Amino acid sequence: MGIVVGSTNPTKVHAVTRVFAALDVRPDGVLEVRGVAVPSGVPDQPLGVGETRRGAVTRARAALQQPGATWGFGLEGGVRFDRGGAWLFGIVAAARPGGVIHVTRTSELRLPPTVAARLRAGEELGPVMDEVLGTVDIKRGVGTVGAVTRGLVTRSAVWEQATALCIAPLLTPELYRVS
Ligand SMILES: O=P(O)(O)OP(=O)(O)OP(=O)(O)OC[C@H]1O[C@@H](n2cnc3c(O)ncnc32)[C@H](O)[C@@H]1O
Repeated sequence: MGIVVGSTNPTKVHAVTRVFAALDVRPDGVLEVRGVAVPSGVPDQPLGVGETRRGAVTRARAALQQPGATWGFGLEGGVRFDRGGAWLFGIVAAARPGGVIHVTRTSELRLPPTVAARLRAGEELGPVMDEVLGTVDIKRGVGTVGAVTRGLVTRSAVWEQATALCIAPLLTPELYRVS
């Protein structure tokens, strides 16, 4: 089974690895999850659900094109503006041979107002958070969610839950089959 994640971000590769390890869906006994940098086709800071979803699906399809891939995953972080604030969320897409694709949205986090204002002005969340927190590449570590929840919820944990939800129809196809 070749599981390819369309990213080298450890929070994403780790999340997909943990889901497959926990589910133990390894008919051949081998679990290999590879992270490969692929284009998302959307701006570095996707805005809104539609743009973020497109990025996730593009990454998933590109991941499935990699040699030996039987699952392609695209995980894309996005920000949306609503109710006067900015909300951080992600989309997980899983692509399988034959064109089947499943998509799930993560839970979301309200960003601090000063950060929201900078995003509205066109800045990208990662560098803004690193500047505010004095961190380096927090998006590849605990993430913004980890920083503001004192580590209770990490970025990888959020990806992990959404990845498990995303592939549920593929794990129990008998329950999802349309008769
Ligand atoms: O290497 P890739 O897969 O591109 O991972 P990424 O974290 O750079 O890219 P995403 O598409 O997941 O997220 C889009 C942008 O949103 C920002 N971002 C998303 N989640 C974040 C987090 O938890 N902390 C800081 N920045 C985050 C960051 O600036 C990203 O460039």
